[in-house]
Amino acid sequence: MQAKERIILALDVATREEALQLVKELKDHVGAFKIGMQLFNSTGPDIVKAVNDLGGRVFVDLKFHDIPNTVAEAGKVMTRLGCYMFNVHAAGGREMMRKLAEEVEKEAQNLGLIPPITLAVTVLTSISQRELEEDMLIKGLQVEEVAVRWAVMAKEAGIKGVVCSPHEIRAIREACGPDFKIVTPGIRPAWSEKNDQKRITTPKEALELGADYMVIGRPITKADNPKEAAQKIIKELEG
Ligand SMILES: O=c1ccn([C@@H]2O[C@H](COP(=O)(O)O)[C@@H](O)[C@H]2O)c(=O)[nH]1
Repeated sequence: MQAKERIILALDVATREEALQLVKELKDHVGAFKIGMQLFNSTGPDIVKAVNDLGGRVFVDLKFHDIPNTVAEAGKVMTRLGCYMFNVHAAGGREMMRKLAEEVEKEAQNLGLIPPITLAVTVLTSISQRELEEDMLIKGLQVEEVAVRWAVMAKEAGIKGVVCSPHEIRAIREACGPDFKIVTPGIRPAWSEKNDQKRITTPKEALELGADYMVIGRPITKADNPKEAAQKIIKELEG
């Protein structure tokens, strides 16, 4: 895979115009675009088609977390929308992920579509060990152990990959094997700001740890020259 194809640009902007401007500017410099809660909720689902029409693949990052039937129905909508990937929270449980995986495959088959890559979010990159234990009440387990256990559960349920911090890539790869997709946010080039991310690495480190894809937002979108920032990251990945 070419270095640029590994980059998924987070379109964390408020309007369709800003998003499509970034897509036009960066579609030859990244592999896909991530549409999260802000953009999806402010513009509506049509934004996925608009990005596809400009030649961009879309990762819909809405992190579904609900009862199995509700999440499976949302997964069928994602399949019909034509996204390349979408995600749910692994914390939603085994049955939720199993039903989702099954219904997405069925829906794609019935409609003759390519099924989207289903991903399970493990432990958010903004969560620290202290928050995991004191606020989320997951006591006596390291973040890495929780992420690995949830990744294994997701794989057993038929989910195709995970979203995890770069710090957990190696252990998840070892537990889930080479074909399980690993998508990692929490990517910060040495020259960029950390913002609210806690468990981070540089793009090169994430690649060496075994990431398939890396989600990068502000280091590119908030740069004075986003295209130059993307090119700089590609060079670092190739170097
Ligand atoms: O654990 C997670 C899951 C999702 N994200 C999302 O990735 C991007 C990261 O953007 P940056 O600007 O590069 O920090 C953002 O859209 C998050 O919602 C995450 O960061 N961590």
